[in-house]
Amino acid sequence: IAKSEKCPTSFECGTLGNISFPFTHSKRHHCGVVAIQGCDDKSPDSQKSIVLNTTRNGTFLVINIEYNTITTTDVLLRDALKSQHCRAFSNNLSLPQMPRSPLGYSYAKYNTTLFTCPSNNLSLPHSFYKYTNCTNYHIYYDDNHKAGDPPDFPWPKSLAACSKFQFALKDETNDRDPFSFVSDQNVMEVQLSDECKKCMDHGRGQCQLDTQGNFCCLTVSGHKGWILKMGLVLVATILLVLVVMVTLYCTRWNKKNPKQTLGINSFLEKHGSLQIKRYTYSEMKKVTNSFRDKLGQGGFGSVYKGQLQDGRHVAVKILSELKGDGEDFINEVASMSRTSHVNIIALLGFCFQGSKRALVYEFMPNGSLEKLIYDESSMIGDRRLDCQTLYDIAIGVARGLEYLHKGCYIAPEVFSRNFGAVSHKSDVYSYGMMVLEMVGRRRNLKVEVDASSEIYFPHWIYNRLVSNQELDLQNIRNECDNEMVRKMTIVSLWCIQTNPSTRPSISKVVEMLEGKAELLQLPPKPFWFSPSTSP
Ligand SMILES: Nc1ncnc2c1ncn2[C@@H]1O[C@H](COP(=O)(O)OP(=O)(O)OP(=O)(O)O)[C@@H](O)[C@H]1O
Repeated sequence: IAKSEKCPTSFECGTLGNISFPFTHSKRHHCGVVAIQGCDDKSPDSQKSIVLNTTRNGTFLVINIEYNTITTTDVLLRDALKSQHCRAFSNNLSLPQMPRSPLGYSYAKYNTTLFTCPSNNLSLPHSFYKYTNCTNYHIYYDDNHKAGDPPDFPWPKSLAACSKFQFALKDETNDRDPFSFVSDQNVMEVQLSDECKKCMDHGRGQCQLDTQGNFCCLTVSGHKGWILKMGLVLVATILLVLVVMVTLYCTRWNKKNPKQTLGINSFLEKHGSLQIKRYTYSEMKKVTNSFRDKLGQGGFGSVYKGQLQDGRHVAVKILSELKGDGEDFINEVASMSRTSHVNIIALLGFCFQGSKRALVYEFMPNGSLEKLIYDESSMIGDRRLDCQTLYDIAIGVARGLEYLHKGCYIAPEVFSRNFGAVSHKSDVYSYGMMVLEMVGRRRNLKVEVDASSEIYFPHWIYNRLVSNQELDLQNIRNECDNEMVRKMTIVSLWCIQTNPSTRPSISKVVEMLEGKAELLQLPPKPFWFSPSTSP
């Protein structure tokens, strides 16, 4: 291996502080994946620019560096967006191609694809938006692709004559206006190459490039290395003994102090103080009168009716499955405690004590929607669940989901490990299936006479819609009902499309439900086959 200058493990970079691999000083390109320029400028207001090996002009100021992530702002794009100039959406200002090296590569984490097209009349799926305020071209974009597109994504053929550009995205966006959702701030994550990961993991080596630009892994060897290894073994042994002692101490301490758990406290500190109350398990027992009144059973545990000291009724969900060390649970509690939306049940408190976990929700006196839509004699008080109420519920649920997907700033992967960029479209699917069941007032899979003559409701209603037949459902009593049911049906058939990218975003669902039924396009047939019941 041809030798190159040995890399320092970290370096000072002016106002950005101490920086380490995978970032490097611009004078030592061979020491990292992304090089920072201007670190030696000592003036306090100096800003750093990353050196980009790209044809794209412009200065990229570094705003923040954290672990393997760097946030930059593109000065030229910032000016164009600020002055609302359409040049912002041109090749000159699209995201730069970042350099790759044998050490790794970096990529933009939150990006979207925009198409600028000369034609106004492209036939595109429903999820595409068109922005027509630029003089020389129209801008098209697919609302489904805000989480970043794979490079080989099969875009519709009608976009072939358009130019395609990548841009960074803002967190909160107005789908209708690219000036509001395109961001001059780009968050890039560095991915290390496999050989670099191996070098750092196993050999505890240092990745760098040799003078020919080839990968090399520097490990300490020889006499010095032997002493270092012995030292490491000694330190690891001391640490192990310490960990065992601390664990033993904590177990005893937790038994004595059931309200406190070491890990949770530091976690709560990290999230700031919660707006909700923390209960002990015996308080939960008291609130629920020793779990006397069971409201129902969910996938994660049983739900009991309870009453707080101030008289308020609550629903207490006792979680049965214990997963992980509780960090996920507290993370979700912290996120949920910050949600506030008229269509989302408020979380009032929680219990986290040893292996006991519970969630305290505001009480919904009308119970589960399920009971009201499948039960023929369903009533709220003395009022039957009519078509208007079903429609209001459908819009309300969509608004609640929209708030969770976009409105409340909680990053999806923080809100729940089960939610995530991908699962937004799974939520839309579940939402569609639920609305179809509301429309049909029956489960989507209904076995008619025997198991061989089952009717898959989405099939049935889709066929009626495309052949222009009356929907003929018991919900429909007048023209107004007809309009609402048609809207709910068409929207939910869009939501249950087999291909997630064809499903609308939940914001689009709200927009479609609030618009006129005659403006809605019929979706493609959303399923290949009906799911059959298991014998
Ligand atoms: N806040 C509440 N007020 C009144 N009843 C409730 C409340 N929360 C839950 N329930 C009752 O308890 C049942 C189970 O609720 P739970 O949320 O655990 O289940 P789920 O929504 O069916 O499934 P999952 O476990 O996937 O969340 C509901 O069907 C409902 O009858």
